[in-house]
Amino acid sequence: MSVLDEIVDGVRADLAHREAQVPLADLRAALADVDPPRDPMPHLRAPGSSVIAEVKRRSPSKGDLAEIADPAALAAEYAAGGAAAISVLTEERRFGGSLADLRAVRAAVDTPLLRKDFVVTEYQVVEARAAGADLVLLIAAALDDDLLRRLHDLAGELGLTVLLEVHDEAETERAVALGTELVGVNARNLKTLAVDPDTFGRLAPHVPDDRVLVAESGIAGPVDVKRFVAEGARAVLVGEALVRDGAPRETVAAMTGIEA
Ligand SMILES: O=C(O)c1ccccc1NCC(=O)[C@H](O)[C@H](O)COP(=O)(O)O
Repeated sequence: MSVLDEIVDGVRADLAHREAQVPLADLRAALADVDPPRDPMPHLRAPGSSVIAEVKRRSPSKGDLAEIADPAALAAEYAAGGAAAISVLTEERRFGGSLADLRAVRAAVDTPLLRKDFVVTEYQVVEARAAGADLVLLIAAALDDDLLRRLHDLAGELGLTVLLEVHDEAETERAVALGTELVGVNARNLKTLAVDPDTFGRLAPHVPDDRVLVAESGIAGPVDVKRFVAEGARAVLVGEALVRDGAPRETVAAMTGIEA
């Protein structure tokens, strides 16, 4: 079984508990009390690089990364550094995140928030919106065409922006065919967990210019950002380098506004 399959199995088990506690109809009803979603696209389309800064405690590839006792405080640093969006990992078993983290960050910053998880059901999309997310990650490798379209459409109905993540040519073609505006190229191979920095440059030419490309994983600093901007990225998604960094605000600022 692949790492992705193992993660998704755990996600489904945890989800079953939450669905038993709060049925989908109740979750949908709760959306009436949630502020309208923020649109991240104007910031992501602005000239120069944008940063999607991630709240990430641990990962299958690296183990423990940072304690992050106060995710809201870290998010406030990211926002002060000029992050275009903040990614909050909500997967619990392998990444140490939670929906409580997402809610805490929502209460602390006005920056658009990405629910970063392994979303495989409509319930999780509604849950993202109910917890205050403005964007939701969909991973092409985890979804067949039919489910991907259904989740993509539901996100659109709820006003959520989709970040559709791809890893290879076939997934990129699916993302382009779906018409997704925001496409993330993840350099991390989900089978081996190895990061290949050449992945972005290989896949970017397959994506039309009207889409916004995000380079994801293994980005250590402004030199990497400049490389990906030169290859067509408008934004970078950065986790490890920021949570291990002693100065996340300054590092986000240093990665922002870089031109090709
Ligand atoms: O980070 C992992 O080890 C990982 C393993 C399996 C599936 C997904 C994984 N990471 C999710 C991400 O996409 C990253 O958190 C994100 O791109 C930031 O990466 P990094 O800057 O390298 O922390």
